Amino acid sequence: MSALISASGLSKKFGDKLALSNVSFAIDKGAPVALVGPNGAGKTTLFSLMCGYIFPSAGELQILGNKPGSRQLFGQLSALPQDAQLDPRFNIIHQLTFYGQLQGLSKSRATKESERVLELVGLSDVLRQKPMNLSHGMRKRATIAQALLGDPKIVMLDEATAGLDPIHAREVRELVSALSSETTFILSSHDLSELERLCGQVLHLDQGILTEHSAQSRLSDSSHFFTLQLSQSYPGVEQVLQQLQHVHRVYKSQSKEYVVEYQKSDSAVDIALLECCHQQGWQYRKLINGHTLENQIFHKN
Ligand SMILES: Nc1ncnc2c1ncn2[C@@H]1O[C@H](COP(=O)(O)OP(=O)(O)OP(=O)(O)O)[C@@H](O)[C@H]1O
Repeated sequence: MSALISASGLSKKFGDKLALSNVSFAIDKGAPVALVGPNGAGKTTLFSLMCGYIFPSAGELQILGNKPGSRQLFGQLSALPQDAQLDPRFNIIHQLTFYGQLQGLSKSRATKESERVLELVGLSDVLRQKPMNLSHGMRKRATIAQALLGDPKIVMLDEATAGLDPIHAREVRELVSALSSETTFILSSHDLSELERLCGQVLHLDQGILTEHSAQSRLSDSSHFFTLQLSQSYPGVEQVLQQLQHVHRVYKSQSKEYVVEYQKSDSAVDIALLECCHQQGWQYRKLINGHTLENQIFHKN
């Protein structure tokens, strides 16, 4: 099966600024895809290229076998910008129906379609409310419903959970996960920990250069790494852990967090780690089987 999206040698220059440099990747139908990277990494540039808002300076980009922005993609791909806002003057169903009509649906079909997507995001009870009467999380879900109008195959969400409290952010993640059997989501975020739980494929951009990571491969290597989070700072942790049998490398990944790389063996290194914490009088907060996406990306060697 051909990829939903494929990029080959894709570059984008703004004047002298190389915003994307020779980027190649393929996205297939399936689990949500994460697009991560620091400010100015090129995420919005890549989103804009996929939407056909701007054109590449070099390379090839195909969405469902077509050039971005082509007529064949109308209704197949939708994008929700980070700062997407609802109009405060009109109720939710009114607004979505309007957008449905812009997609070419009759008023009655647009209303039905709006009801369908609002039900998908759990907002059937409030469809006649104006945005100001909804919580921040509900408003976000309403904008996601807007992106789902017309049943697109690909939905791109820019910072979908930015500014949401942990409960509403979780609601949005659960929603994306629940809808992922039908729709392929591409999510951009600065928050690696939230995306690694949700996404299979991770595209990491930094200064326009792309590297790919996979949450699945992380699971298969997980037997070689543990991530130990301590509740406070203790002196000499790396040196002590380094002495444990089968451990061949320990590094501090951030304050109070250590990655322990060990050789696979029959003995339980995790038990040895916890016993060591107990003997040393260290309180641990969490022991994670594997290493986090953040550590994969920022500590490659
Ligand atoms: N229209 C433009 N003209 C000139 N430079 C641009 C333009 N758009 C983006 N850039 C530059 O290209 C680089 C990538 O920008 P982009 O907006 O794609 O990054 P980003 O990863 O989306 O950042 P953020 O997380 O801050 O939104 C930046 O250095 C930016 O200044």
